[in-house]
Amino acid sequence: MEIKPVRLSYPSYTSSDRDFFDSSNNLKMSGYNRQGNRSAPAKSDNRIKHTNVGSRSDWKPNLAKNDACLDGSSCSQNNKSSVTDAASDVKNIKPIPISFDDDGNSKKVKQLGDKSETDGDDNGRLNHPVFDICPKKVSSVIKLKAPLHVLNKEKRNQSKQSMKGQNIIILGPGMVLMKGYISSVDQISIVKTCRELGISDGGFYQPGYSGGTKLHLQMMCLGQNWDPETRTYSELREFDKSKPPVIPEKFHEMVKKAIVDSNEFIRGNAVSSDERKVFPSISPDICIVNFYTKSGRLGLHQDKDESDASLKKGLPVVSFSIGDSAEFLYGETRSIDEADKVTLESGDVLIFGGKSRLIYHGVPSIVPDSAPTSLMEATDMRAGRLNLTFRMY
Ligand SMILES: O=C(O)CCC(=O)C(=O)O
Ligand SMILES: [Fe+2]
Repeated sequence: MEIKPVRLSYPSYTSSDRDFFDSSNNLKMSGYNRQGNRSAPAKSDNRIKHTNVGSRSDWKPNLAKNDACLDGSSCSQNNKSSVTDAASDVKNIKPIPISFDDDGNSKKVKQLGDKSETDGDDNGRLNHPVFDICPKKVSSVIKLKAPLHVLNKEKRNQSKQSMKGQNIIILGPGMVLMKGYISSVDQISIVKTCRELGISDGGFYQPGYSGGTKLHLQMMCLGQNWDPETRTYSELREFDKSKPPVIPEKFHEMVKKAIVDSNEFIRGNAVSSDERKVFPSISPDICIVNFYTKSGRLGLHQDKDESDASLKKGLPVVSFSIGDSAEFLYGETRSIDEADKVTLESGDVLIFGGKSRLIYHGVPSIVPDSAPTSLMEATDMRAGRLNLTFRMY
């Protein structure tokens, strides 16, 4: 049997990342330090590779003149040539296959020649470690169901919350939060659908940058692929040439209905003329599905890679939260200190468009074990949070 060499899109280092940093945590190669070492490339030059070797565990980005980085670290546009150098340095580092531990982090190191889930298939397509959001629990311990009164209380709370117009909050002009909007039945169905899509072609993977830094989440795109490194959309996913699954019809219906219901609320409740502007309807052609484990997070950023026309019209981004709650920051600047905070719970729908279309937002932390017990029992979802953001290019 022919064994193909393992190729990976994002190199992992063969030895501990520590080797590449000196005692002050500066990168040894190419003279980079932990600041200003990566940039989101300008739209006109997607070939520029940027790398991010520093700040991997830091949440707080360097706010001065930097662009937003999704891993929560700093980016700078100032270092184009250095950035390219770093990318070619990285090419010389032998890539190794990766796998995931129960927390969603890459862990397993396999040697070249091991036939593994990361090998290419016979058509030259590249595989990647499968990330199953609902792994079957292999346990000899019999799992006890949550007590009935706990499940009943959750049910009562959810039906209270999902009563039409009950729990909708206008966070600002063009920003509406619908608490507990998605019914528990629909939450379960979304988890099951995302699980199936997530373990199939084009499913979940842990995105990263050519420098080796990875985002602290698992991601899958529906409709079109979005590449966090080049910040561009495409038909196929570059690293394994997979085609993103289509957005299920049921998701389209839910997005449409959420916009209609939020507009009805806005019409009846907005106080200022700015707030009174309703959302245009969208037929989303992109959905980014993120799965955060309890250590997951996402740096402050803007969703601004859609077409100029879409951004100009302020076509809304519609975001579904399922599972564990998330602390969600949002604000007009990239300053964490100035950002407002809201907790997004299971079943919440957040819509931001119009004046808030380019709002900075991010997820600094996940609230562990805060998901509804009934959801976890019905789906066997691993601990964490599922988030779907729908956009129209
Ligand atoms: O997880 C969230 O609530 C936000 C996700 C997000 O901002 C994104 O995918 O662009
Ligand atoms: Fe976003």
